[in-house]
Amino acid sequence: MEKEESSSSFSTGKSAQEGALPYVPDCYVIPSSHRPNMAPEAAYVPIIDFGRLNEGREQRSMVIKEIGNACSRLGFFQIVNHGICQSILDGALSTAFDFFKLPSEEKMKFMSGDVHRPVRYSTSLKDGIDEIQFWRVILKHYAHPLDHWIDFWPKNPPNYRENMGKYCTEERKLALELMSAITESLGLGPKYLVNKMDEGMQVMAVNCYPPCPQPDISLGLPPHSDYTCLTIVLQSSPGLEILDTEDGSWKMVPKMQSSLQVHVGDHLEVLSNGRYKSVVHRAILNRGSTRISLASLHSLGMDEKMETAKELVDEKNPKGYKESSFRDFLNFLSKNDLAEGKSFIDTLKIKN
Ligand SMILES: O=C(O)CCC(=O)C(=O)O
Ligand SMILES: [Fe+2]
Repeated sequence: MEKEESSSSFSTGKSAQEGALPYVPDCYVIPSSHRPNMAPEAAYVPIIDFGRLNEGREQRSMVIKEIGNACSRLGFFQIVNHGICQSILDGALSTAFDFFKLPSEEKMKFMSGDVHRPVRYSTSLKDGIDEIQFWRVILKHYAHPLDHWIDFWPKNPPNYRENMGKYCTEERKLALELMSAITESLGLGPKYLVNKMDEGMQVMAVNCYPPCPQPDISLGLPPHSDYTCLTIVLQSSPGLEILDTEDGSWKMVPKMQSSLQVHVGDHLEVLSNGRYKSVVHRAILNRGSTRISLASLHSLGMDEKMETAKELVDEKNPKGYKESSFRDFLNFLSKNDLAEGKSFIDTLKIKN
């Protein structure tokens, strides 16, 4: 991508407010101890063949075990044979690229600093009021129930609603199947959360990281865990890093054709009473090309409290977490800056 195109395509709120020439956000310069390694080690990522879930009881129980191991040891894994066809994955990524290439005025229609808005475009985690600008632009929108939200989504590019709608629908089906497998892996049975997940929220975070002139001193997205039950990530190119809790180093998540990355979120940590830990991750940048990631965030309904499963509480494992809802997270986000290391899950932990 040429420089001029990238800067005009990724103009932020500031440029419009100030009437300035095309503007690229300031780098978020991070302390040297947290700067990215430009040649990171690859993370070990378990690959789970999802198709085997429906290939009889024996195969299913093996896959459930693999999922349980990945969740308890690492908090993430990748799935292949997930049933979403390549044209739907490609269609979602390409319409996302096209959205960010639109003229600023078109994107600014969705600009908002209010984290409670169901559709919003922003240039940092809390937007607008932040002093720190991240090297990221984002379009976030609710996606379930689709017919309720789709009319609020961008009309441009013209195929946005169709392509992203198809992708969100498929993602959600997958997320529900995954949650069933996960509750089964916890010994709670496949139906444990089905009704609540049916009524649940799906938020699509469409992240765009333009080429960055100084990727060695910047970050696209600071370290955080997702508030969700689970998150499914599709990336156009590598850039997602996972914190290795064993040695404290950052490891790069490899991008495999057609596979989807699954993250344990904070609410799953709560449900499992800490057996599964939400995974801390971040996004790094590169000089050469724009990177897009689609993070599909799945949780219970807006005001439905996620509680620790009582089946997983006993004398040896006392209840370790307070209950909370998606709205509680949004209220936390509106008052706290994740970039300063504030973490939602820390506010839920009960000191036993
Ligand atoms: O860009 C990525 O790969 C990660 C995105 C992410 O973590 C998020 O949107 O929560
Ligand atoms: Fe995330």
